[in-house]
Amino acid sequence: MMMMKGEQWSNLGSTMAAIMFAYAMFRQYFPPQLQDYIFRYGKKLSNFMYPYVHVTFDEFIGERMKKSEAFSAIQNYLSDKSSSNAKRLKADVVKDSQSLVLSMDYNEEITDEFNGVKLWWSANRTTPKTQQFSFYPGADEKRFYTLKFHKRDRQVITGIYLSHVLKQGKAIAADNRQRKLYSNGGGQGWLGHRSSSTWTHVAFEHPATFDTLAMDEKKKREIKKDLVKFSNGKAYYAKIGKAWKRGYLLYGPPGTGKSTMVAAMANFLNYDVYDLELTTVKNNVELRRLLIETSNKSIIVIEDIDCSLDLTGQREEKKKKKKDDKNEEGDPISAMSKNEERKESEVTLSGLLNFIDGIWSACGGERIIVFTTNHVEKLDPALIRRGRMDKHIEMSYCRFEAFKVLAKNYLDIDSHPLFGEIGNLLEETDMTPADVAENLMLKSDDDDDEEEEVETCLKNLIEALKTAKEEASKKAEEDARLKAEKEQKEKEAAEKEQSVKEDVTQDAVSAKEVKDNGVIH
Ligand SMILES: Nc1ncnc2c1ncn2[C@@H]1O[C@H](COP(=O)(O)OP(=O)(O)OP(=O)(O)O)[C@@H](O)[C@H]1O
Ligand SMILES: [Mg+2]
Repeated sequence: MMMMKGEQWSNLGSTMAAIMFAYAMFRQYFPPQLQDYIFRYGKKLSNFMYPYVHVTFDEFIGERMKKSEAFSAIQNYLSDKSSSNAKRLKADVVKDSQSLVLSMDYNEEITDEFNGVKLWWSANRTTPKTQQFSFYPGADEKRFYTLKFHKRDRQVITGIYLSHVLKQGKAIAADNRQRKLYSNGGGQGWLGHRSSSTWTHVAFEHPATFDTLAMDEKKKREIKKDLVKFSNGKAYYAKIGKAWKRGYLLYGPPGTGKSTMVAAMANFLNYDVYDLELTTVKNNVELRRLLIETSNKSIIVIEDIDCSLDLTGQREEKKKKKKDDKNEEGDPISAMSKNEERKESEVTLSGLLNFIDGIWSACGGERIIVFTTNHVEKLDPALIRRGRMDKHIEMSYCRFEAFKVLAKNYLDIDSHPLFGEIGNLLEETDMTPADVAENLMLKSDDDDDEEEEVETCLKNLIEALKTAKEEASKKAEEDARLKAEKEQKEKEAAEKEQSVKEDVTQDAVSAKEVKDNGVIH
């Protein structure tokens, strides 16, 4: 910095004194009206000379002091910029007290650029001059952001920049938000009663992703593509006049990764998960209420749908009931008791179908419905027809391709001399990814003998596969033997029946001859 000499100091002092003297004269000799007039025009003149526009965004708006969405969006947008731009930052805790977010400190200014236009943001706060007692620290403090830009850029800023900030801010909020896992079984109602008709939630922290999911790569890519298309499909669904939702049916034996797939889907799309326990839902009305309460961007999952409801034989049962009712038309008491029984019957297939494609199911939007089952063949075809369950995904036994994903996840290896043998065995043996994964868990944390441990794991897996193969072939032999035995028994029974029939016919012929001729041969 340049140093001022003694002479310069004395010049500055006399200039200041002259200004102060002129101001005092102005206040003393000019009438107040004239002073006002001069001030007003002075301000206008300075506004004319000052080329910047300032826009303020308050934290709370309206008479009811509602938190401004724009303020929150700007806060998120700037927190991203300020952690790399601003010199003074303040740290806030977000995400359920788990991580820190840095944002610019008060009176700090950061510069942003958009389409070649430069602009400045600052965070500000004002505290009222009169100190009032408040239970909440900072409750009467007013926080706001100020945006400054050149007046020639007004069009760009108000036209596209601000909506860009809001959009970005909301997207950052969605990324930062702690996702939730909701469940309806045995929660607490708001009066403290146990209730299954309300959702309770915990933080959703399942670590599964599509990268850790062991399944055919091609199938995985196809599912991811389908999910992306769905989540970007708002306009498309509106155009074709369909509610913005999609049904997935995941089927396969236990331990093939159906539940893991749901978690991977939720993590991939950044959606909440609603785990709907149908057996605790009293009736269709309650089911409808629960579903209306679900939020957008969510996956509603009903696990083991075949066990949740008697959906399978229901249609036949209904038909049978109708028949019974017809037979009982003349018996009103019996018909009434049948009706009562039906009322008690919990959620029905038609209730569930309404949930999937009833008019009200379109409230909101952007929802994925997932059913999982071990027995797809048991489900009523109406429940899983395309259009309701749009995509049927078979989760199958672990083959080599899926094994490679597990080996990478569990043992951190891409290849190994034992892979060839494992590959062959996996093609011949049905083992679930859950069982394969169990064999790939390292038993110790010791880094020194990790290589040895990896080999032990793989060898154990080979042993397990061989045992499974032997057991499967033994079972197949046993099944074949039982089948042959059954067939033999059936054949013998049929032969016996035939010979009895022949005997009876022969006896009848003989009796007729005796009757006709009175002769005994
Ligand atoms: N495809 C897979 N990829 C990665 N891990 C898997 C896979 N399948 C199963 N696992 C592992 O096995 C465990 C059980 O899997 P999961 O619960 O997803 O099976 P499921 O198909 O839902 O079984 P169930 O029919 O019994 O509900 C998971 O914790 C996971 O670690
Ligand atoms: Mg499961």
